[in-house]
Amino acid sequence: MTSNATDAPHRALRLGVAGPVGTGKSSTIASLCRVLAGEMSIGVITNDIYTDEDARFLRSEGVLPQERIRAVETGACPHTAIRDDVTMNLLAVEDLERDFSPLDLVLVESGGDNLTATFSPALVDAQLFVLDVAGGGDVARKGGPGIARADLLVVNKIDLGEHVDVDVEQMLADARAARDGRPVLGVSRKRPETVEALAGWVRELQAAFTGGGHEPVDPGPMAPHSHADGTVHQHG
Ligand SMILES: Nc1nc2c(ncn2[C@@H]2O[C@H](COP(=O)(O)OP(=O)(O)OP(=O)(O)O)[C@@H](O)[C@H]2O)c(=O)[nH]1
Repeated sequence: MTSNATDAPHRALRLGVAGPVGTGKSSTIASLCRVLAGEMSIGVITNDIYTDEDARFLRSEGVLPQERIRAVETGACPHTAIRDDVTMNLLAVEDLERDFSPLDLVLVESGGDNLTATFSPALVDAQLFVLDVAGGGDVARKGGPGIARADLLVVNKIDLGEHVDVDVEQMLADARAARDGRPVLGVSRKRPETVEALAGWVRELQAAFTGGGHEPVDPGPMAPHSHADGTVHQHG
């Protein structure tokens, strides 16, 4: 990459992808890689609690050279590694950036298990939060920091609306109402125009970041929550 005299950052845009289990975080990352890998240099970090399952899924999709997809195994609470102590993830991102320099975009997938996950701005420059239609039409109204204040809210699997009795337009309207004007996109990997709209949002964000015109915003801390052992805890 050529150097210049501006204040623009010289590293990749780091974009977090959070959301409850099964809403389509990995699929969203796969779709973005399919559309954008021909025009920008991309790396991916996945977070799973006990396995590298999401990284293996993405490698099997063949959307990027395998070595550009790396897994972080977070142990007990998947949120700690993206919010409180981001060291494991930062090291993984920096390794990727060093090994494939210059990267334009690093996608970081959170381990998902509830509605409250948010990334620390110390780890990512921007974040998108993924809900899905199959989780119920009222989920967007339930709020939380990711739904309300992530840089982008994706309402995924809109192709399933009629099969699960969800009015997709109403769900999108509820999502917009919960976000005070922040962007919302209805997406289905079966509808290429929606995937293109999502990729367009990332393209614009990456251009703004590279030009020094993007300000990271913290959606706020996670709400107290419990895990399988039943203990309730909270993140700073
Ligand atoms: N119909 C439909 N199914 C989808 C879509 N996107 C993802 N899926 C399916 O939803 C399921 C979960 O998708 P994943 O991408 O694994 O979701 P995830 O959020 O990464 O899941 P975890 O990592 O387990 O939290 C898979 O069976 C996908 O094939 C979509 O747009 N439409």
